[in-house]
Amino acid sequence: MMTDLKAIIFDLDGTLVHSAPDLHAACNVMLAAANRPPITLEQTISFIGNGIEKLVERALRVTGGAPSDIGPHVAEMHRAYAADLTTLTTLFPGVRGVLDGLDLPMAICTNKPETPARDLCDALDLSRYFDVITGGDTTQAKKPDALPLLHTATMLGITAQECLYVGDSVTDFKTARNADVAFAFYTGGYQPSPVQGLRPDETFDAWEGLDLTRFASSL
Ligand SMILES: O=C(O)COP(=O)(O)O
Ligand SMILES: [Mg+2]
Repeated sequence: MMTDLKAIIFDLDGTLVHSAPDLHAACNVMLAAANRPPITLEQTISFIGNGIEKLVERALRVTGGAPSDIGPHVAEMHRAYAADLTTLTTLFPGVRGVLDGLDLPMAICTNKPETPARDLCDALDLSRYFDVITGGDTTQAKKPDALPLLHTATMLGITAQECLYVGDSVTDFKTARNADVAFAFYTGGYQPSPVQGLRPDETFDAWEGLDLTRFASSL
């Protein structure tokens, strides 16, 4: 059965914004405070997508091991990231043109905590496009659980079958599948190489001139 596209929900990091350079800088402030060596931008990119706690845990693991209580390191990461949230962060080329051209309700569903997600969107003049912004701490679960995406759809007043989720990672793909939401895969983000068995409904590698509403046939 074909349903009408009523809204588009986007992932944030690696999909709309190239936020890894600021996450990388904050991560290295956190590591320095823990007397650990810095990690590279590429390592940071490979650690993004499952929330800030996972990023901290993975960074600690590769620099000497993650202690059982990473709470203080997560707190340091939050502090360092909040201090420089958008200094090095940019929109992927063409994103603003696509958002400007869409005449549909839009939302963000990210694993970044809600406060930095909102602050980042404010700082980059993105908030005005989105009716709903949910983060990794908005519901009881993080992506790839279906809950955050379904919650986002509910906040928009639509069903899972009426929206398209746009993301850059396997986590986003699994989230969409778990929530029974059509998925458009942006391959210019943080997923380093094609993943075997990943069959998104739609795939695109550049934002310029993209008409996401043509993906409505996947619904
Ligand atoms: O891992 C994070 O903190 C955020 O990543 P996401 O915006 O791609 O969900
Ligand atoms: Mg992402």
